[in-house]
Amino acid sequence: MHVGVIGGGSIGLLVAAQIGIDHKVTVYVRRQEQKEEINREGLFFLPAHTRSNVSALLVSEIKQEEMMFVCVKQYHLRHLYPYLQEIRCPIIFLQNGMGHVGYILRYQNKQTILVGTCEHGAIKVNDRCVKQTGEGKINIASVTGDKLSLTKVIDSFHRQSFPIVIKEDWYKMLGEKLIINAVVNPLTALFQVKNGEILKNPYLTTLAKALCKETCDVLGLVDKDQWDNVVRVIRITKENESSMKLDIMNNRKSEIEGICGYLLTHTKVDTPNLQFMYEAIRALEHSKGVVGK
Ligand SMILES: NC(=O)C1=CN([C@@H]2O[C@H](COP(=O)(O)OP(=O)(O)OC[C@H]3O[C@@H](n4cnc5c(N)ncnc54)[C@H](OP(=O)(O)O)[C@@H]3O)[C@@H](O)[C@H]2O)C=CC1
Ligand SMILES: CC(C)(CO)C(=O)C(=O)O
Repeated sequence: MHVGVIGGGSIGLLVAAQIGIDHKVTVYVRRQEQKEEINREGLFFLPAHTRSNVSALLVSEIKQEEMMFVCVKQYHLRHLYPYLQEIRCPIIFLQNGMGHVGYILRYQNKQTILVGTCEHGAIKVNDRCVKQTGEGKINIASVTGDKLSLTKVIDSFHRQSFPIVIKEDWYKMLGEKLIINAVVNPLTALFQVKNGEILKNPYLTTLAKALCKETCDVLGLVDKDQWDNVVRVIRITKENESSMKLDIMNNRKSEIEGICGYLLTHTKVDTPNLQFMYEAIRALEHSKGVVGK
């Protein structure tokens, strides 16, 4: 199958390397030098030390594919809408957060849209090399359009070493991941600790429980079930540096807007801990010269 992957960052390169084993993959990037490097050297995948023959094009050169993965951060998406509207194949959006779904439906109302959550950990080593840091799975659910695309995704891409799981309810699927990100990401970024520290330090555990409860209240999900899920994920990823911690550490814009920002604009109940975390991360970004929402 001809598969496109938009975004040559950690997750985009991971997906391209994995799917490139069996399919003809084109990675769509925004920098000429990344395009040239991938086309010249191929894509390296660690820790397996394998090389895939994926090709690269600029996103402005987008062509018709049979399936398109979108692996940019949520705040990158608005720059892509003009290109995405030209795409006729099913599009799979792999972003943390939830705010993007409203925008996608507004702009992509004629296409088959799937959304996914990624439980793998990955770090881009350089423009043509990615390291998988955690093995998980990708969950996918249908938002609009042809539901048969879900079966096509499983039949074409699911492998034991790269599992893909279909979920019935996209809102619940994204909501459950949003709770994990609203609890783990700001706390680890603010206190600059690994994920596991949240369960080791009783004061951080208290804050995490409060954030989990407030997020569940906003999303209408059951706090007890979701806290158990947060604890499960923290245990699995205890050695991880969360993506928000890394963003703050490396003076990059974080996804706080799409995580806590989204929750704060979708609530009528009091959420003082979420509000505090939102302001605290924005303050860190501000002090590092990161501007804009
Ligand atoms: N990394 C991880 O382990 C995990 C990530 N996620 C989620 O996956 C999503 C992607 O994250 P991640 O891969 O880590 O992010 P990265 O920052 O590593 O990658 C984003 C990529 O998007 C590219 N990009 C931005 N704008 C455009 C554009 N207009 N056209 C083409 N490419 C563009 C960037 O290009 P450039 O290099 O030129 O800036 C960059 O390579 C996020 O929502 C994240 O939360 C979820 C679970 C785990
Ligand atoms: C699950 C978690 C918290 C793993 O670190 C993550 O999604 C992230 O870091 O963004």
